[in-house]
Amino acid sequence: MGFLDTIKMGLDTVKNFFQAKEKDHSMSPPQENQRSPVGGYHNRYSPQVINNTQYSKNKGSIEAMASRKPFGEANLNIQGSMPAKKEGFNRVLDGLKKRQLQHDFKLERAAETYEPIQNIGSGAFGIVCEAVETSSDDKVAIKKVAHASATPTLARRTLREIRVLRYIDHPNIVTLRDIFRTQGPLGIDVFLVMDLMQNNLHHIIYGNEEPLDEYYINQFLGQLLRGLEYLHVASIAHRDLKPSNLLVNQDGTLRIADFGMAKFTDNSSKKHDDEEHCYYMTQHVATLPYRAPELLFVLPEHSTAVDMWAVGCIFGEMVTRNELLPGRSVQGQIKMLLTMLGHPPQHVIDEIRCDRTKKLIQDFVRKADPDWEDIMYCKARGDDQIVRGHCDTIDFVKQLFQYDATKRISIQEALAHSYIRRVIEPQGSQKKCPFRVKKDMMQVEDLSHQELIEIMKQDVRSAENTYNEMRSGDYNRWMAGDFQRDRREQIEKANYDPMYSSRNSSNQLANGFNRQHQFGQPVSGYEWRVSPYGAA
Ligand SMILES: Nc1ncnc2c1ncn2[C@@H]1O[C@H](COP(=O)(O)OP(=O)(O)OP(=O)(O)O)[C@@H](O)[C@H]1O
Repeated sequence: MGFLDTIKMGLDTVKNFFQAKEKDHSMSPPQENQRSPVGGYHNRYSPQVINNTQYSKNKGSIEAMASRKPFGEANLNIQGSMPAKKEGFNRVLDGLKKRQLQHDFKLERAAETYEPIQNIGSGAFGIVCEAVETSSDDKVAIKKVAHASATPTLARRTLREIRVLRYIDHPNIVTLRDIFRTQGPLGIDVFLVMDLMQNNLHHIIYGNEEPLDEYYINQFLGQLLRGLEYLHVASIAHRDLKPSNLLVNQDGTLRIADFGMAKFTDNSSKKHDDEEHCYYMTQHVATLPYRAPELLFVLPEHSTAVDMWAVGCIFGEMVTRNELLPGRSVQGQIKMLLTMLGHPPQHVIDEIRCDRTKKLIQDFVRKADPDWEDIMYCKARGDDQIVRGHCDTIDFVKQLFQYDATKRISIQEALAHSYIRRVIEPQGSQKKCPFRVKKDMMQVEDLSHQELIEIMKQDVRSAENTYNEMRSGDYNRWMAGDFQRDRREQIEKANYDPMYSSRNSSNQLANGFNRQHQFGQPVSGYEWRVSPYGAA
Protein backbone atom coordinates (compact mmCIF):
# COMPACT_ATOMS: atom_id res chain seq x y z
CA MET A 1 0.00 0.00 0.00
CA GLY A 2 1.40 3.39 -0.98
CA PHE A 3 1.89 6.34 1.29
CA LEU A 4 -1.07 8.25 -0.22
CA ASP A 5 -3.34 5.25 0.16
CA THR A 6 -2.36 5.00 3.80
CA ILE A 7 -3.14 8.68 4.30
CA LYS A 8 -6.47 8.34 2.53
CA MET A 9 -7.38 5.32 4.59
CA GLY A 10 -6.38 7.14 7.73
CA LEU A 11 -8.46 10.15 6.86
CA ASP A 12 -11.50 8.02 6.12
CA THR A 13 -11.11 6.29 9.46
CA VAL A 14 -10.80 9.61 11.22
CA LYS A 15 -13.79 11.08 9.37
CA ASN A 16 -15.97 8.11 10.29
CA PHE A 17 -14.75 8.29 13.85
CA PHE A 18 -15.69 11.93 14.21
CA GLN A 19 -18.99 11.56 12.38
CA ALA A 20 -19.98 8.85 14.83
CA LYS A 21 -18.83 11.00 17.73
CA GLU A 22 -20.82 13.97 16.48
CA LYS A 23 -23.98 11.89 16.34
CA ASP A 24 -23.89 10.95 20.01
CA HIS A 25 -22.76 14.50 21.00
CA SER A 26 -20.16 13.14 23.32
CA MET A 27 -17.18 15.09 21.96
CA SER A 28 -15.11 16.93 24.54
CA PRO A 29 -14.92 20.74 24.29
CA PRO A 30 -12.27 22.43 22.13
CA GLN A 31 -8.79 22.52 23.64
CA GLU A 32 -7.08 25.58 22.28
CA ASN A 33 -3.32 25.81 22.08
CA GLN A 34 -2.79 22.11 22.33
CA ARG A 35 -0.79 20.49 19.67
CA SER A 36 0.16 16.93 19.28
CA PRO A 37 3.84 16.23 19.43
CA VAL A 38 3.75 15.02 15.81
CA GLY A 39 6.70 16.08 13.75
CA GLY A 40 8.26 18.67 15.98
CA TYR A 41 11.59 18.11 14.34
CA HIS A 42 13.39 21.24 15.43
CA ASN A 43 10.51 23.26 14.09
CA ARG A 44 11.56 22.61 10.55
CA TYR A 45 8.07 21.59 9.54
CA SER A 46 6.21 23.94 11.80
CA PRO A 47 3.01 25.36 10.29
CA GLN A 48 4.56 28.83 10.25
CA VAL A 49 7.24 27.52 7.95
CA ILE A 50 5.01 25.47 5.73
CA ASN A 51 2.15 27.95 5.48
CA ASN A 52 4.40 30.93 5.07
CA THR A 53 2.69 32.81 2.27
CA GLN A 54 5.70 35.09 2.07
CA TYR A 55 7.09 32.83 -0.53
CA SER A 56 3.92 31.68 -2.20
CA LYS A 57 5.25 33.32 -5.37
CA ASN A 58 7.93 30.75 -5.18
CA LYS A 59 5.80 27.91 -6.41
CA GLY A 60 8.56 25.42 -6.85
CA SER A 61 9.76 25.80 -3.33
CA ILE A 62 6.32 25.26 -1.96
CA GLU A 63 5.92 22.18 -4.08
CA ALA A 64 9.26 20.93 -2.97
CA MET A 65 8.31 21.54 0.62
CA ALA A 66 4.92 19.93 0.17
CA SER A 67 6.52 16.70 -0.83
CA ARG A 68 8.65 16.82 2.26
CA LYS A 69 5.90 17.60 4.74
CA PRO A 70 5.72 14.95 7.38
CA PHE A 71 2.59 13.01 7.69
CA GLY A 72 -0.41 14.82 9.07
CA GLU A 73 1.00 18.13 10.05
CA ALA A 74 1.11 20.68 7.30
CA ASN A 75 -0.92 18.78 4.74
CA LEU A 76 -3.94 18.86 6.99
CA ASN A 77 -5.10 22.08 8.47
CA ILE A 78 -5.79 20.48 11.81
CA GLN A 79 -6.44 23.65 13.75
CA GLY A 80 -8.54 25.28 11.02
CA SER A 81 -10.80 22.44 10.09
CA MET A 82 -11.58 20.59 13.30
CA PRO A 83 -10.44 22.55 16.31
CA ALA A 84 -12.54 20.56 18.73
CA LYS A 85 -11.29 17.21 17.61
CA LYS A 86 -7.66 17.77 17.00
CA GLU A 87 -6.46 15.76 19.96
CA GLY A 88 -8.11 12.55 18.86
CA PHE A 89 -7.29 13.34 15.28
CA ASN A 90 -3.62 13.77 16.04
CA ARG A 91 -3.57 10.54 18.04
CA VAL A 92 -4.80 8.65 15.01
CA LEU A 93 -2.31 10.44 12.79
CA ASP A 94 0.50 9.62 15.20
CA GLY A 95 -0.45 5.97 14.91
CA LEU A 96 -0.48 6.17 11.14
CA LYS A 97 2.86 7.94 11.07
CA LYS A 98 4.35 5.26 13.26
CA ARG A 99 3.04 2.53 11.00
CA GLN A 100 4.40 4.30 7.94
CA LEU A 101 7.80 4.62 9.61
CA GLN A 102 7.81 0.93 10.51
CA HIS A 103 6.84 0.12 6.96
CA ASP A 104 9.54 2.34 5.41
CA PHE A 105 12.31 1.40 7.80
CA LYS A 106 12.23 -2.35 8.25
CA LEU A 107 15.84 -2.63 9.28
CA GLU A 108 15.94 -6.43 9.76
CA ARG A 109 19.24 -7.34 11.48
CA ALA A 110 20.12 -3.68 11.95
CA ALA A 111 16.96 -3.22 14.03
CA GLU A 112 19.06 -4.25 17.03
CA THR A 113 21.42 -1.39 16.35
CA TYR A 114 19.12 1.44 15.28
CA GLU A 115 15.70 2.49 16.43
CA PRO A 116 13.85 4.74 13.96
CA ILE A 117 12.11 7.68 15.63
CA GLN A 118 10.50 9.76 12.93
CA ASN A 119 10.56 10.55 9.27
CA ILE A 120 12.50 13.78 8.69
CA GLY A 121 12.78 14.22 4.97
CA SER A 122 12.50 12.70 1.58
CA GLY A 123 13.73 13.43 -1.89
CA ALA A 124 13.30 11.91 -5.30
CA PHE A 125 15.42 8.89 -4.35
CA GLY A 126 15.57 8.53 -0.62
CA ILE A 127 13.54 8.74 2.54
CA VAL A 128 15.36 9.89 5.63
CA CYS A 129 14.46 9.17 9.23
CA GLU A 130 15.85 10.24 12.55
CA ALA A 131 16.97 7.24 14.61
CA VAL A 132 18.89 6.36 17.73
CA GLU A 133 21.93 4.12 17.75
CA THR A 134 20.99 1.95 20.68
CA SER A 135 24.51 1.14 21.90
CA SER A 136 25.64 4.76 22.13
CA ASP A 137 22.33 6.63 22.33
CA ASP A 138 23.63 8.81 19.49
CA LYS A 139 21.02 10.39 17.25
CA VAL A 140 21.61 9.51 13.63
CA ALA A 141 19.91 10.04 10.28
CA ILE A 142 19.20 6.96 8.18
CA LYS A 143 18.66 7.44 4.47
CA LYS A 144 16.93 4.57 2.71
CA VAL A 145 17.44 4.22 -1.01
CA ALA A 146 14.64 1.82 -1.90
CA HIS A 147 15.23 -0.81 -4.61
CA ALA A 148 18.68 0.61 -5.26
CA SER A 149 19.54 -2.22 -7.62
CA ALA A 150 16.42 -1.96 -9.80
CA THR A 151 17.75 0.30 -12.57
CA PRO A 152 21.24 1.35 -13.68
CA THR A 153 20.48 4.96 -12.74
CA LEU A 154 19.46 4.04 -9.21
CA ALA A 155 22.35 1.64 -8.77
CA ARG A 156 24.86 4.18 -10.08
CA ARG A 157 23.39 6.92 -7.87
CA THR A 158 23.63 4.72 -4.79
CA LEU A 159 27.13 3.55 -5.52
CA ARG A 160 28.27 7.12 -6.16
CA GLU A 161 26.90 8.19 -2.79
CA ILE A 162 28.53 5.27 -0.97
CA ARG A 163 31.86 5.76 -2.69
CA VAL A 164 32.12 9.49 -2.17
CA LEU A 165 31.14 9.35 1.45
CA ARG A 166 32.83 6.26 2.84
CA TYR A 167 36.38 7.64 2.95
CA ILE A 168 35.65 11.31 3.16
CA ASP A 169 36.30 13.21 6.33
CA HIS A 170 35.59 16.91 6.12
CA PRO A 171 33.79 19.25 8.53
CA ASN A 172 31.61 20.60 5.73
CA ILE A 173 30.58 17.28 4.22
CA VAL A 174 28.03 15.00 5.82
CA THR A 175 29.59 12.10 7.75
CA LEU A 176 28.71 8.54 6.86
CA ARG A 177 28.72 6.27 9.91
CA ASP A 178 27.43 2.98 8.61
CA ILE A 179 25.92 1.25 5.60
CA PHE A 180 23.72 -1.83 5.42
CA ARG A 181 21.23 -3.37 3.06
CA THR A 182 18.06 -5.41 3.15
CA GLN A 183 16.25 -7.34 0.46
CA GLY A 184 13.18 -5.39 -0.67
CA PRO A 185 10.41 -6.52 -3.04
CA LEU A 186 12.10 -4.82 -6.01
CA GLY A 187 15.73 -5.55 -5.24
CA ILE A 188 18.18 -4.31 -2.68
CA ASP A 189 17.25 -1.50 -0.30
CA VAL A 190 20.39 0.34 0.82
CA PHE A 191 20.54 2.26 4.09
CA LEU A 192 23.11 4.97 4.73
CA VAL A 193 23.56 6.01 8.35
CA MET A 194 24.80 9.56 8.80
CA ASP A 195 25.34 12.02 11.60
CA LEU A 196 22.03 13.71 12.26
CA MET A 197 21.85 17.34 11.20
CA GLN A 198 19.18 19.63 12.54
CA ASN A 199 18.00 21.56 9.53
CA ASN A 200 18.73 22.43 5.94
CA LEU A 201 19.48 25.74 4.27
CA HIS A 202 16.17 25.80 2.40
CA HIS A 203 14.24 25.86 5.66
CA ILE A 204 16.63 28.38 7.12
CA ILE A 205 16.23 30.78 4.19
CA TYR A 206 12.43 30.55 4.06
CA GLY A 207 11.62 29.66 7.65
CA ASN A 208 11.92 33.23 8.89
CA GLU A 209 10.11 36.37 7.89
CA GLU A 210 13.38 38.23 7.86
CA PRO A 211 16.09 37.68 5.28
CA LEU A 212 19.20 35.96 6.53
CA ASP A 213 21.65 38.09 8.37
CA GLU A 214 24.70 39.02 6.32
CA TYR A 215 26.95 37.32 8.87
CA TYR A 216 25.21 33.97 8.36
CA ILE A 217 25.13 34.34 4.59
CA ASN A 218 28.88 34.71 4.61
CA GLN A 219 29.39 31.90 7.11
CA PHE A 220 27.31 29.49 5.04
CA LEU A 221 28.95 30.58 1.81
CA GLY A 222 32.42 30.12 3.29
CA GLN A 223 31.64 26.61 4.54
CA LEU A 224 30.06 25.65 1.24
CA LEU A 225 33.16 26.82 -0.61
CA ARG A 226 35.49 24.92 1.71
CA GLY A 227 33.52 21.70 1.35
CA LEU A 228 33.55 22.16 -2.41
CA GLU A 229 37.26 22.87 -2.50
CA TYR A 230 37.89 19.48 -0.92
CA LEU A 231 35.82 17.80 -3.63
CA HIS A 232 36.86 19.89 -6.61
CA VAL A 233 40.57 19.48 -5.97
CA ALA A 234 39.91 15.75 -6.46
CA SER A 235 37.90 16.56 -9.65
CA ILE A 236 34.67 15.44 -8.00
CA ALA A 237 31.62 17.50 -8.90
CA HIS A 238 28.57 17.30 -6.65
CA ARG A 239 26.18 18.25 -9.49
CA ASP A 240 23.08 18.62 -7.33
CA LEU A 241 23.83 21.54 -5.07
CA LYS A 242 20.77 23.32 -3.76
CA PRO A 243 19.76 24.71 -0.38
CA SER A 244 17.90 21.54 0.69
CA ASN A 245 21.09 19.52 0.15
CA LEU A 246 23.05 21.78 2.48
CA LEU A 247 22.41 20.59 6.01
CA VAL A 248 22.89 22.99 8.88
CA ASN A 249 23.28 22.41 12.60
CA GLN A 250 22.25 24.65 15.44
CA ASP A 251 25.82 25.86 15.86
CA GLY A 252 25.78 27.06 12.23
CA THR A 253 27.88 24.20 10.84
CA LEU A 254 26.98 23.54 7.24
CA ARG A 255 27.56 20.16 5.60
CA ILE A 256 27.06 19.22 1.97
CA ALA A 257 24.82 16.16 1.56
CA ASP A 258 23.20 14.00 -1.14
CA PHE A 259 26.00 12.73 -3.34
CA GLY A 260 23.83 10.65 -5.64
CA MET A 261 24.76 12.80 -8.62
CA ALA A 262 28.43 13.23 -7.71
CA LYS A 263 30.84 12.36 -10.46
CA PHE A 264 34.53 12.22 -11.11
CA THR A 265 34.89 14.77 -13.89
CA ASP A 266 37.87 15.13 -16.10
CA ASN A 267 38.21 15.66 -19.81
CA SER A 268 38.10 11.97 -20.54
CA SER A 269 34.80 11.24 -18.81
CA LYS A 270 32.19 11.57 -21.51
CA LYS A 271 30.51 8.25 -20.93
CA HIS A 272 26.83 7.83 -20.26
CA ASP A 273 25.99 11.07 -22.01
CA ASP A 274 22.85 9.59 -23.46
CA GLU A 275 21.68 8.24 -20.14
CA GLU A 276 22.41 11.55 -18.49
CA HIS A 277 20.85 13.55 -21.30
CA CYS A 278 17.64 11.63 -20.76
CA TYR A 279 17.91 12.02 -17.03
CA TYR A 280 18.42 15.75 -17.10
CA MET A 281 15.69 16.31 -19.65
CA THR A 282 13.10 14.32 -17.76
CA GLN A 283 13.36 13.40 -14.12
CA HIS A 284 15.59 15.88 -12.47
CA VAL A 285 13.25 18.85 -12.65
CA ALA A 286 13.40 19.66 -8.96
CA THR A 287 16.81 21.24 -9.23
CA LEU A 288 16.34 23.15 -12.45
CA PRO A 289 16.84 26.53 -10.80
CA TYR A 290 20.41 25.53 -9.91
CA ARG A 291 21.32 23.83 -13.16
CA ALA A 292 24.30 25.21 -15.04
CA PRO A 293 23.89 26.13 -18.74
CA GLU A 294 26.22 23.33 -19.90
CA LEU A 295 23.80 20.81 -18.32
CA LEU A 296 20.71 22.61 -19.56
CA PHE A 297 22.08 22.88 -23.08
CA VAL A 298 23.51 19.33 -22.76
CA LEU A 299 26.93 20.35 -23.95
CA PRO A 300 29.33 17.47 -24.59
CA GLU A 301 31.35 18.11 -21.45
CA HIS A 302 30.83 19.38 -17.98
CA SER A 303 33.08 19.74 -15.00
CA THR A 304 33.19 20.97 -11.43
CA ALA A 305 32.17 24.36 -12.87
CA VAL A 306 28.54 23.20 -12.68
CA ASP A 307 28.79 23.47 -8.91
CA MET A 308 30.11 27.02 -9.10
CA TRP A 309 27.00 28.07 -11.04
CA ALA A 310 24.90 26.49 -8.29
CA VAL A 311 26.95 28.39 -5.69
CA GLY A 312 25.90 31.59 -7.48
CA CYS A 313 22.23 30.55 -7.34
CA ILE A 314 22.45 29.62 -3.67
CA PHE A 315 24.28 32.82 -2.76
CA GLY A 316 21.68 34.85 -4.65
CA GLU A 317 18.89 32.96 -2.92
CA MET A 318 20.35 33.61 0.51
CA VAL A 319 20.62 37.34 -0.22
CA THR A 320 17.31 37.86 -2.01
CA ARG A 321 15.23 35.17 -0.28
CA ASN A 322 14.01 34.12 -3.71
CA GLU A 323 15.23 31.66 -6.28
CA LEU A 324 17.21 33.71 -8.77
CA LEU A 325 16.31 31.58 -11.80
CA PRO A 326 13.08 29.78 -10.91
CA GLY A 327 12.33 27.87 -14.12
CA ARG A 328 9.79 25.05 -13.95
CA SER A 329 10.65 23.12 -17.10
CA VAL A 330 13.82 22.69 -19.12
CA GLN A 331 12.55 25.06 -21.80
CA GLY A 332 11.25 27.50 -19.20
CA GLN A 333 14.61 27.41 -17.44
CA ILE A 334 16.47 28.16 -20.68
CA LYS A 335 14.11 31.08 -21.33
CA MET A 336 14.65 32.26 -17.76
CA LEU A 337 18.40 32.29 -18.33
CA LEU A 338 18.01 34.17 -21.61
CA THR A 339 15.72 36.75 -20.00
CA MET A 340 17.82 37.27 -16.90
CA LEU A 341 21.32 36.86 -18.22
CA GLY A 342 21.03 37.68 -21.91
CA HIS A 343 22.27 35.44 -24.71
CA PRO A 344 25.17 33.02 -24.35
CA PRO A 345 28.24 33.79 -26.41
CA GLN A 346 28.18 32.40 -29.97
CA HIS A 347 30.88 29.77 -29.29
CA VAL A 348 28.70 28.29 -26.52
CA ILE A 349 25.68 28.19 -28.85
CA ASP A 350 27.83 26.50 -31.50
CA GLU A 351 28.60 23.65 -29.12
CA ILE A 352 24.93 22.79 -28.51
CA ARG A 353 24.04 19.51 -30.20
CA CYS A 354 20.30 19.64 -29.72
CA ASP A 355 18.74 21.58 -32.61
CA ARG A 356 15.61 22.44 -30.66
CA THR A 357 17.60 24.08 -27.89
CA LYS A 358 19.74 25.91 -30.42
CA LYS A 359 16.68 27.22 -32.23
CA LEU A 360 15.03 28.24 -28.97
CA ILE A 361 18.06 30.35 -28.12
CA GLN A 362 18.49 31.82 -31.58
CA ASP A 363 14.80 32.77 -31.86
CA PHE A 364 14.66 34.36 -28.45
CA VAL A 365 14.60 38.14 -28.52
CA ARG A 366 18.01 39.37 -27.50
CA LYS A 367 18.09 40.96 -24.05
CA ALA A 368 20.58 43.36 -22.58
CA ASP A 369 23.33 42.01 -20.35
CA PRO A 370 22.20 41.53 -16.77
CA ASP A 371 22.43 44.29 -14.26
CA TRP A 372 23.53 42.22 -11.30
CA GLU A 373 23.24 45.05 -8.89
CA ASP A 374 19.57 45.32 -9.80
CA ILE A 375 18.95 41.58 -9.75
CA MET A 376 20.48 41.15 -6.33
CA TYR A 377 18.91 44.32 -4.99
CA CYS A 378 15.43 44.57 -6.57
CA LYS A 379 14.10 41.29 -5.39
CA ALA A 380 15.85 41.66 -2.14
CA ARG A 381 15.83 42.79 1.28
CA GLY A 382 16.00 46.52 1.02
CA ASP A 383 19.22 46.84 2.94
CA ASP A 384 22.19 47.48 0.82
CA GLN A 385 24.94 46.08 2.94
CA ILE A 386 25.61 43.04 0.86
CA VAL A 387 25.19 44.24 -2.65
CA ARG A 388 25.26 47.97 -3.12
CA GLY A 389 28.42 49.82 -2.44
CA HIS A 390 30.52 46.71 -2.83
CA CYS A 391 31.56 46.16 -6.39
CA ASP A 392 33.56 43.09 -5.35
CA THR A 393 30.27 41.35 -4.42
CA ILE A 394 28.83 42.07 -7.85
CA ASP A 395 32.04 40.97 -9.51
CA PHE A 396 31.95 37.70 -7.55
CA VAL A 397 28.37 37.04 -8.66
CA LYS A 398 29.16 37.93 -12.29
CA GLN A 399 32.02 35.49 -12.34
CA LEU A 400 29.87 32.68 -10.98
CA PHE A 401 27.21 33.24 -13.66
CA GLN A 402 29.43 32.92 -16.71
CA TYR A 403 27.70 30.99 -19.49
CA ASP A 404 31.06 29.69 -20.63
CA ALA A 405 32.11 27.13 -18.01
CA THR A 406 35.79 27.63 -18.82
CA LYS A 407 35.46 31.33 -17.95
CA ARG A 408 33.49 30.69 -14.77
CA ILE A 409 35.35 31.27 -11.54
CA SER A 410 36.91 28.09 -10.11
CA ILE A 411 36.79 27.13 -6.46
CA GLN A 412 40.36 28.26 -5.84
CA GLU A 413 39.72 31.55 -7.60
CA ALA A 414 36.53 31.99 -5.60
CA LEU A 415 38.35 31.46 -2.31
CA ALA A 416 40.97 33.97 -3.39
CA HIS A 417 38.39 36.52 -4.61
CA SER A 418 38.49 39.88 -2.86
CA TYR A 419 34.84 39.54 -1.76
CA ILE A 420 35.46 36.21 -0.09
CA ARG A 421 38.71 37.41 1.42
CA ARG A 422 36.87 40.45 2.78
CA VAL A 423 34.01 38.56 4.42
CA ILE A 424 35.36 35.12 5.30
CA GLU A 425 38.18 34.46 7.68
CA PRO A 426 40.97 32.61 5.93
CA GLN A 427 41.61 29.07 7.12
CA GLY A 428 44.81 27.08 7.00
CA SER A 429 45.34 24.62 4.20
CA GLN A 430 42.92 21.78 4.39
CA LYS A 431 43.30 18.03 4.13
CA LYS A 432 43.22 16.47 0.73
CA CYS A 433 40.40 14.24 -0.39
CA PRO A 434 41.76 10.66 -0.27
CA PHE A 435 43.11 9.46 -3.56
CA ARG A 436 41.00 6.37 -3.04
CA VAL A 437 37.79 8.36 -3.49
CA LYS A 438 38.92 9.57 -6.90
CA LYS A 439 39.77 6.08 -8.03
CA ASP A 440 36.54 4.62 -6.67
CA MET A 441 34.45 7.32 -8.32
CA MET A 442 36.13 6.83 -11.65
CA GLN A 443 35.30 3.17 -11.54
CA VAL A 444 31.59 3.83 -10.97
CA GLU A 445 31.18 5.52 -14.33
CA ASP A 446 32.52 2.50 -16.21
CA LEU A 447 30.32 -0.22 -14.75
CA SER A 448 27.40 -2.03 -16.34
CA HIS A 449 24.16 -2.55 -14.43
CA GLN A 450 25.16 -6.03 -13.25
CA GLU A 451 28.63 -4.86 -12.23
CA LEU A 452 27.12 -1.93 -10.38
CA ILE A 453 24.95 -4.31 -8.35
CA GLU A 454 27.86 -6.64 -7.57
CA ILE A 455 30.17 -3.83 -6.50
CA MET A 456 27.44 -2.17 -4.51
CA LYS A 457 26.88 -5.41 -2.57
CA GLN A 458 30.62 -5.78 -2.08
CA ASP A 459 31.04 -2.20 -0.84
CA VAL A 460 28.11 -2.52 1.54
CA ARG A 461 29.43 -5.85 2.86
CA SER A 462 32.91 -4.47 3.49
CA ALA A 463 31.51 -1.40 5.25
CA GLU A 464 29.11 -3.51 7.30
CA ASN A 465 31.99 -5.71 8.49
CA THR A 466 34.11 -2.74 9.42
CA TYR A 467 31.40 -1.11 11.41
CA ASN A 468 30.40 -4.33 13.15
CA GLU A 469 34.01 -4.92 14.13
CA MET A 470 34.26 -1.41 15.47
CA ARG A 471 31.13 -1.90 17.53
CA SER A 472 32.26 -5.27 18.83
CA GLY A 473 35.02 -3.77 20.94
CA ASP A 474 37.99 -3.26 18.68
CA TYR A 475 37.55 0.46 18.89
CA ASN A 476 40.69 1.09 21.00
CA ARG A 477 42.85 -0.94 18.67
CA TRP A 478 41.25 0.86 15.79
CA MET A 479 42.12 4.22 17.25
CA ALA A 480 45.63 3.03 18.08
CA GLY A 481 46.28 2.32 14.45
CA ASP A 482 46.77 -1.50 14.37
CA PHE A 483 43.26 -1.99 13.31
CA GLN A 484 43.57 0.54 10.52
CA ARG A 485 46.50 -1.33 9.08
CA ASP A 486 44.73 -4.71 9.30
CA ARG A 487 41.57 -3.25 7.93
CA ARG A 488 43.35 -1.49 5.15
CA GLU A 489 44.84 -4.76 4.00
CA GLN A 490 41.48 -6.46 4.22
CA ILE A 491 39.70 -3.74 2.32
CA GLU A 492 42.38 -3.61 -0.31
CA LYS A 493 42.02 -7.34 -0.81
CA ALA A 494 38.25 -7.14 -0.73
CA ASN A 495 38.29 -4.43 -3.32
CA TYR A 496 40.44 -6.36 -5.72
CA ASP A 497 37.98 -6.76 -8.50
CA PRO A 498 39.26 -8.88 -11.39
CA MET A 499 36.31 -7.92 -13.56
CA TYR A 500 37.26 -4.30 -13.35
CA SER A 501 41.02 -4.66 -13.50
CA SER A 502 41.09 -6.90 -16.56
CA ARG A 503 38.56 -4.83 -18.47
CA ASN A 504 40.08 -1.51 -17.54
CA SER A 505 43.73 -2.19 -17.09
CA SER A 506 44.65 -0.05 -20.08
CA ASN A 507 42.40 2.72 -18.81
CA GLN A 508 43.94 2.59 -15.38
CA LEU A 509 47.42 2.86 -16.77
CA ALA A 510 46.41 5.66 -19.08
CA ASN A 511 44.92 7.54 -16.17
CA GLY A 512 47.75 6.88 -13.79
CA PHE A 513 45.64 4.73 -11.51
CA ASN A 514 47.79 1.65 -11.68
CA ARG A 515 46.58 -0.68 -8.94
CA GLN A 516 50.05 -1.85 -7.94
CA HIS A 517 51.25 1.71 -7.63
CA GLN A 518 48.25 2.62 -5.61
CA PHE A 519 48.20 -0.27 -3.19
CA GLY A 520 51.97 -0.58 -2.86
CA GLN A 521 53.51 2.61 -1.63
CA PRO A 522 50.92 5.25 -0.95
CA VAL A 523 51.10 7.80 -3.73
CA SER A 524 51.14 11.45 -2.91
CA GLY A 525 47.74 12.64 -1.75
CA TYR A 526 46.67 9.21 -0.56
CA GLU A 527 45.63 9.23 3.03
CA TRP A 528 43.79 6.83 5.23
CA ARG A 529 41.44 8.49 7.58
CA VAL A 530 41.29 7.38 11.18
CA SER A 531 37.88 5.86 10.74
CA PRO A 532 36.03 5.62 7.49
CA TYR A 533 32.84 6.05 9.45
CA GLY A 534 33.60 9.25 11.23
CA ALA A 535 33.75 7.85 14.73
CA ALA A 536 35.33 11.07 15.91
N1 LIG B 1 22.14 13.60 7.81
C1 LIG B 1 20.94 14.20 7.74
N2 LIG B 1 20.44 14.81 8.83
C2 LIG B 1 19.24 15.43 8.77
N3 LIG B 1 18.46 15.50 7.68
C3 LIG B 1 18.89 14.90 6.56
C4 LIG B 1 20.15 14.22 6.52
N4 LIG B 1 20.33 13.74 5.27
C5 LIG B 1 19.25 14.10 4.56
N5 LIG B 1 18.37 14.81 5.33
C6 LIG B 1 17.07 15.37 4.92
O1 LIG B 1 16.42 14.51 4.02
C7 LIG B 1 16.16 15.19 2.79
C8 LIG B 1 16.31 14.20 1.65
O2 LIG B 1 17.63 13.67 1.63
P1 LIG B 1 18.46 13.57 0.28
O3 LIG B 1 18.53 14.94 -0.36
O4 LIG B 1 19.76 12.95 0.57
O5 LIG B 1 17.51 12.60 -0.57
P2 LIG B 1 17.40 12.45 -2.15
O6 LIG B 1 16.26 11.55 -2.45
O7 LIG B 1 18.73 12.04 -2.69
O8 LIG B 1 17.04 13.95 -2.56
P3 LIG B 1 16.98 14.66 -3.97
O9 LIG B 1 15.55 14.66 -4.40
O10 LIG B 1 17.46 16.05 -3.59
O11 LIG B 1 17.92 13.98 -4.91
C9 LIG B 1 17.16 16.35 2.75
O12 LIG B 1 16.69 17.47 2.04
C10 LIG B 1 17.33 16.69 4.22
O13 LIG B 1 16.39 17.64 4.62
